[in-house]
Amino acid sequence: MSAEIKIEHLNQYYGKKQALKEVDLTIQQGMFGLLGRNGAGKTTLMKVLATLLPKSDGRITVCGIPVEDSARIRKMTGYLPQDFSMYPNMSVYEAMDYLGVLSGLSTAERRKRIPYLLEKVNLQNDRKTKVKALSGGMKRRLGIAQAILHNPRILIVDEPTAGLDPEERVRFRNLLCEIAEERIVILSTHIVGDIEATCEQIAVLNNGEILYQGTVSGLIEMADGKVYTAQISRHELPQLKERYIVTSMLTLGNNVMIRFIAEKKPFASAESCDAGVEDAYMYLMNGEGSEA
Ligand SMILES: Nc1ncnc2c1ncn2[C@@H]1O[C@H](COP(=O)(O)OP(=O)(O)OP(=O)(O)O)[C@@H](O)[C@H]1O
Repeated sequence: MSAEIKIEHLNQYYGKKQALKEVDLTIQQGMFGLLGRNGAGKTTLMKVLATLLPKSDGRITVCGIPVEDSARIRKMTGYLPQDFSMYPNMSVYEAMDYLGVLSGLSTAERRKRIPYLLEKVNLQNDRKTKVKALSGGMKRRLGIAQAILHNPRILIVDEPTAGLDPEERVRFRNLLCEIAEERIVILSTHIVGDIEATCEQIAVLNNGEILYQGTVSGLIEMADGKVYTAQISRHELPQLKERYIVTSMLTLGNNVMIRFIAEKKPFASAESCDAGVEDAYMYLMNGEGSEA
């Protein structure tokens, strides 16, 4: 049976604060991107799925198992939190071995699985390096190795690319894609580019509510025919920014080349262009008529 997570009418509270509102989501095998601003509710949703937060209200099943059965859910779930850190004074191998013991893996299983995983995350030459001496990207890769140590069917990673340099970011995304070939990988991010490059299915969260669920191309379609470019003079820019959502701008001497969103062609010199994920995301986040 292929893996599936089903979330129905999930409401989540911190005291009186409602962090998730009537969330309905179905997540299937492969990479699933959860996109939203800071504070949208991404971490809360991930913690509930990883059974680190008891759900307040609603229904969640993971491969048919209710999320309340935390022992079984944890056996099939790996989690890499946003602020991951572990045993700084141990070597990479020692840290993995120790976690393997805690996960109940036998000596023989650890001897086989740890070198395999270190190779997978490209840390095979750093097995003796102290965890505290690893770069940010290497630490994240070690984080992935520890999260899949017990070979879970589901991997949940919370904002894993924040602070990584572009090369490491690409390497990390590729690693997640590889892992997702045989698992569900849920990736949360506020970086639109991370989603565009890796995820077929996505959900956009805003203020605890799902604004969009579907494919990346479906999201782009929403902004089709609503994206324009124009060259304007610098002094016109403040006025335009007040009226439209400007998604990028490039200064050219006294002029500015802008890319913006408008429901209809706004003025004669504006040229229509193909929408990208970032345009579509801005369009979605700023409501129907995205004229500011
Ligand atoms: N322990 C808590 N107690 C009270 N409110 C909380 C708690 N944790 C989160 N919140 C609130 O719940 C909402 C959702 O937070 P959450 O951390 O899930 O968002 P997020 O999308 O993961 O944001 P970020 O990208 O900044 O981590 C926010 O308004 C946040 O302030």
